[in-house]
Amino acid sequence: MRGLVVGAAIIAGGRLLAAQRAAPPELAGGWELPGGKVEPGETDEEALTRECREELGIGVIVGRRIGDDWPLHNGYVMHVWTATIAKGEPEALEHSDLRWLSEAELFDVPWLPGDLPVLEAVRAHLKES
Ligand SMILES: Nc1nc2c([nH]c(=O)n2[C@H]2C[C@H](O)[C@@H](COP(=O)(O)OP(=O)(O)OP(=O)(O)O)O2)c(=O)[nH]1
Repeated sequence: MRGLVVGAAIIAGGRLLAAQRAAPPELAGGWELPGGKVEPGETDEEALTRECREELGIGVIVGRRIGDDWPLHNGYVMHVWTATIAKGEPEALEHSDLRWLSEAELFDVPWLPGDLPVLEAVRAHLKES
């Protein structure tokens, strides 16, 4: 089975939370959706809430799935879900930096290549929010 990664499109006030990877060296500096690998026995929602707690120190409410299986560079596929913050303020506990991007700023950061089509789909959700 291919590995599964979950990504959170955390939206607040019409902006999307983007996170800059600190590691590994070949990905460091690239921007991504908070998230990570789904562990055996976990649902997408459980993995997303765990990763948001570990990486950002926040509690989230998982919302709607965006798109289907998004292929990534490493043979993994990513499931993307909208999320809203239920508790706390995001802190870069494992990332180098965080930014809240408006729709106009969405492509101002160098996203990991696999995220570019995802961002096009996220854009529609930003418009609605
Ligand atoms: N979280 C996340 N990972 C992404 C995105 N886009 C993308 O290509 N990836 C890739 C980067 C990594 O190779 C992989 C996610 O692995 P990860 O290192 O974040 O997973 P993890 O937190 O579970 O960490 P680890 O236990 O493997 O160290 O998916 C994205 O938007 N969000």
